[in-house]
Amino acid sequence: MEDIEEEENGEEEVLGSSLTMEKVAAAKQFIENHYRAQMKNIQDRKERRWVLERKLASSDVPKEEQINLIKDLERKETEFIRLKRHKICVDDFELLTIIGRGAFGEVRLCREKKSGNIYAMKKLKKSEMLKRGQVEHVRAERNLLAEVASHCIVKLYYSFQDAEDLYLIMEYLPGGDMMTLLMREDTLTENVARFYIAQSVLAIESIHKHNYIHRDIKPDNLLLDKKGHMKLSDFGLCKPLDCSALSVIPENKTIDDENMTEPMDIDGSIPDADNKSNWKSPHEQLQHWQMNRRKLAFSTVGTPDYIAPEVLLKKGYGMECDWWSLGAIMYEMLVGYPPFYSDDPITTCRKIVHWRNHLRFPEDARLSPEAKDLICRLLCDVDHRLGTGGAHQIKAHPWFKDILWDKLYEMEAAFKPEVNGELDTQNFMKFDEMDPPPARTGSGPSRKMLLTPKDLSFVGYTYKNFDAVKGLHSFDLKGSMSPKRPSIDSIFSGSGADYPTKRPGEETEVQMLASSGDPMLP
Ligand SMILES: Nc1ncnc2c1ncn2[C@@H]1O[C@H](COP(=O)(O)OP(=O)(O)OP(=O)(O)O)[C@@H](O)[C@H]1O
Repeated sequence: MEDIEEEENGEEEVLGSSLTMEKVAAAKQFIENHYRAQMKNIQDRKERRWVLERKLASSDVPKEEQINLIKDLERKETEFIRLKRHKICVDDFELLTIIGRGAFGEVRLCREKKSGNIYAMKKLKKSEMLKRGQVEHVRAERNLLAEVASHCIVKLYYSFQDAEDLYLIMEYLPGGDMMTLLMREDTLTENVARFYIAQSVLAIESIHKHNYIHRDIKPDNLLLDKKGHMKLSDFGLCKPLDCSALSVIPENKTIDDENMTEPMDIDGSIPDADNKSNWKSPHEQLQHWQMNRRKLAFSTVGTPDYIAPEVLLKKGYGMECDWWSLGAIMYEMLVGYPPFYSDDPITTCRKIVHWRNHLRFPEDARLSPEAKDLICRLLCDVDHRLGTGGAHQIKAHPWFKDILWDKLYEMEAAFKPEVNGELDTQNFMKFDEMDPPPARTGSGPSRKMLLTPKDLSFVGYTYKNFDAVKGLHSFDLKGSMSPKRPSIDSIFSGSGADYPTKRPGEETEVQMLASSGDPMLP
């Protein structure tokens, strides 16, 4: 009896000490994050001042106006410090229509109560993240969005958490996603496809430049703004299927060697995995794909259709895997369904792994030879894949002959979505309110609730973007100035330049700090 008690006490001690260790580690991270964040704030502030002074120096703004603009910036900085001190929580937003649902949570339109600004709020269940080992992925998403300021990437304004959920407050892109557009249009013309594939090239290039790999690029993650320009979203929450077992099947064997079906016929008809004697025509394939598409998008495993073979095989992979995904999306845009589509995800994985036996173009798809060539040069092994040596290889492909890469985000988009007002959600599917709206708990989570081992996993999630102060206190520069005078906002967001700008040769601390962020502990 005594022995059992002693043993139990021992176990409790071990549990207690591991919890203490966890708390010590979290406290250490908190302190480190705090000081790094302080340093970063000072650096960023200096940088903003430097950018403004540089831009003013090369402009014809009169001296007096220049002084006023610098004062405006300082006032905005003060506002930003105030914003940073404010503990932001879900109660700061009015929750509106649900516009998306994923494996880990939902995305909805929301209005910031103080500023009236409209945003998209992505809410992710912490318990689901922990259960599925997605903590690192969610951190990667938050870090990438906070770090990569580019017009090709959906913009993050805030991130925060409460006891149950993580929140990302992003710009709202009302044009809908590429999946919805493709379902509506069946196929795109080569011109429209070229425009969006070219914008995707720029988006992928911009994340690669920051050493991130997306791994899960698919039409659901390509969002359109109100003008029809495309931005990449959903970073890090990839849901790879474990297909490592498929690697034991030799490459030269076809799916039928595996008692599956015959490989695709040259006319493009495709074997049906469920009914092995049935062959689907490209038209049937398209209908089938469209019927299943949404189901796949909302399922917990997601669709593997765009994932590169090396990712599925867990062989070790690099940035090239994102160019494969682009090839699969381009195929879908021009053919109507993705190249390795099958009724069940495992068969799709098999087809991807054995892509040589399954990549075919239906005759009636009528792609230009250049388009076919580009697809084949993206859907191939890593050593031969275009983009492996850098995005410039893809940009130089003849299919992009007439593309003006530097002007892509300034020119009129190839497709203009219908958007009536900032609250318009017509380009999104309708979702039911399944869960009741989150309980209103006053000014946010309590200290006790946050100090659970669960929450220690998410230390450092909070983020506030300097641009978020734009809407606060409606800092109206334009009204009070001569029409020629530029506003601070226009100076910073001018001609698509990434912000904050790095001084040549100067390594900003952003990369180093990306994994820390602002501390979020009580
Ligand atoms: N900033 C945004 N503006 C408009 N719509 C958005 C935005 N972010 C996401 N959505 C919509 O919500 C959908 C789901 O978003 P997202 O893919 O980021 O969520 P997720 O939970 O990570 O999904 P997944 O299961 O694909 O990982 C998108 O396909 C898109 O339709």
